[in-house]
Amino acid sequence: MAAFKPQWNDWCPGCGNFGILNAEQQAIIELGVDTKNVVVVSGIGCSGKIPHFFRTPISGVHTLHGRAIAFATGIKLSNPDLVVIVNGGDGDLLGIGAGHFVAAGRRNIDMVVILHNNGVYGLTKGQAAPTLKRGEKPKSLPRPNINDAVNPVALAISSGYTFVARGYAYDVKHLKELIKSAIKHKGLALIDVLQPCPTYNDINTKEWYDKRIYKLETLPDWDPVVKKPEEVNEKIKKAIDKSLEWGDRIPIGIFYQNELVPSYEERIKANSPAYLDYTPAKQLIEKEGKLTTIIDPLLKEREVD
Ligand SMILES: Cc1ncc(C[n+]2csc(CCOP(=O)(O)OP(=O)(O)O)c2C)c(N)n1
Ligand code: SF4
Ligand SMILES: [Mg+2]
Repeated sequence: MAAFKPQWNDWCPGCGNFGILNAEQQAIIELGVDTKNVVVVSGIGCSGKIPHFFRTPISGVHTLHGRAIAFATGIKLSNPDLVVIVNGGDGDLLGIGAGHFVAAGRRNIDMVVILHNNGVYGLTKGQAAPTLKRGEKPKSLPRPNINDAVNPVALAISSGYTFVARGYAYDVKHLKELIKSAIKHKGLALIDVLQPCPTYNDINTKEWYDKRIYKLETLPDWDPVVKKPEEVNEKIKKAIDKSLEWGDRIPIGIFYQNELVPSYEERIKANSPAYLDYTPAKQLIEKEGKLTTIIDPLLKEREVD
């Protein structure tokens, strides 16, 4: 089992990011995944600092604002054996990185995206993020927000994500189970995590969420898993309909899961069978000063008559 070690951290006291970090670490340890095969990729933001704060010895890549999914895609395709987890803020993934967020869904790459949804740009002092509702005025804004909000769950489902869930940063046990399910899922997973930012967002606070949140799995007839192709449309409609519920009651849990869709790795294998044997990370680059990269089988396969 991987050891925990003390770790420096500069998030504000009470920040929801602590719960996300703890849930992620516990999920990795409980799944028994070899930590040297785990790569946590982040963008820029308070959320983006997460790879530095892990106390388990994972590999971390702190990338550019909005580009974590693009880096993660390259990492996963270079070495499909890795467990790749993207962490990004709502500004990072749904503002500047929205194009990558949508494109990743169309590919269904086998990785996990964890959205730190705090309604604000925490690192840059609380400007309105794409998840902040129109008309809302957290203490960091001089006037109410005039833009409409993006619905991350609905956007992910309509982009092609095949595991879509919502968690709550202060329910670490529940979030940990969602992360474990997302890692085990074949295909691209989104977990939209409601993450209070006590420093800038005085609307969506812990007290506010605690009164409203309920778990989808407590509904007697809730079954988000697609078991046969004919069920896809019905399950998508139900999941999107549920994602619109916001106000007195806010659902968390799994909204949609469909493992019948081929992952990007499976699509590549079907299209270029040699690729997975010669992925970039598995190639020797040089031996005794001589280039040893073997791409001939790949080139042969890509030849057009
Ligand atoms: C290309 C680029 N544009 C703008 C910035 C400035 N910037 C840094 S973090 C950030 C927003 C952070 O908000 P969010 O993604 O929601 O993360 P949080 O801090 O809330 O976790 C911005 C605009 C940047 N670093 N790079
Ligand atoms: S500004 Fe908000 S999101 Fe950033 S560390 Fe502080 S509480 Fe957390
Ligand atoms: Mg944010």
